[in-house]
Amino acid sequence: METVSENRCFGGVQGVYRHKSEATGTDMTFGLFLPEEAEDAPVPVLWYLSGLTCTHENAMTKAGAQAWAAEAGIALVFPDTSPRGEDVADDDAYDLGKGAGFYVNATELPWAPHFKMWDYVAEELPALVTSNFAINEDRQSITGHSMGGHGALTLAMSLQGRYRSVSAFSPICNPTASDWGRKQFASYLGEDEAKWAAHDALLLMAEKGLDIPLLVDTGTNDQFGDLLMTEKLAEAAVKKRAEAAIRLQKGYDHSYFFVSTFMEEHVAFHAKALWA
Ligand SMILES: N[C@@H](CCC(=O)N[C@@H](CSC=O)C(=O)NCC(=O)O)C(=O)O
Repeated sequence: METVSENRCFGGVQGVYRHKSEATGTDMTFGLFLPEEAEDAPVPVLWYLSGLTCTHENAMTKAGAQAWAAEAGIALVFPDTSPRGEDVADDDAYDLGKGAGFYVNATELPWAPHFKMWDYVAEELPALVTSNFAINEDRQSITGHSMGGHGALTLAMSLQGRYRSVSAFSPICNPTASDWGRKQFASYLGEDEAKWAAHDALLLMAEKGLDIPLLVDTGTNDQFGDLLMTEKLAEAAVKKRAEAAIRLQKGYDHSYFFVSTFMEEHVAFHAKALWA
């Protein structure tokens, strides 16, 4: 693993690291914020999965999470959203290919050789960060934005027991019924829609429910609101008696101005579960 950069940040260190990924068969870059407390002992960790068009850098520089994570004494991991490189397949559209891995393992060509983002964020990167940094693997929580909110929700519902809490900013809640989902799942997973269900938060909630606290915020002026289907997730969560706060925030859109506004509350929500 190579250190790309390390900067002092709110008393801790904001690092960027690059490593060879077995999952994707490419070099992968991620951001990791370690609070000051990590100098003495392993600290809890909050995963942040980013949305379409993002690299590891967008949330790291725009979400304003480090100040709150430093206050709470927790680490933050910012993975990339797809494999990168000249030999990695891509598409002209911003919502397929590079920057749009959707946190699934592609089975279809031309995507299958490198687009293994589920394995990367669920297995490979957690193993890498917990073995190389002062991170307590028994205290993990997860959040994300939009496509990354979809990833956070599906990881939390599929890997029950891994995370202590889950939250999302404007998540894609029902991708099998959305233009942010159907095209991508058909491309990455094939036309058999039965194989898509494992990556749909609404369907997972209806089937399995959720045994950890959930917080979702979505803006009422979200320009992509029709693609997100927040209300359907709320209905399913109520039916399953999930411990969920699913909130519509008046006047906010889909941008990082919205994410950064509510970041303090999300970090505090996770810190409560991570330190319990
Ligand atoms: N380029 C597209 C919209 C892209 C966009 O809004 N991306 C969001 C995530 S959307 C869902 O996953 C984002 O986080 N962008 C990066 C940022 O720094 O804001 C278009 O123009 O329609």
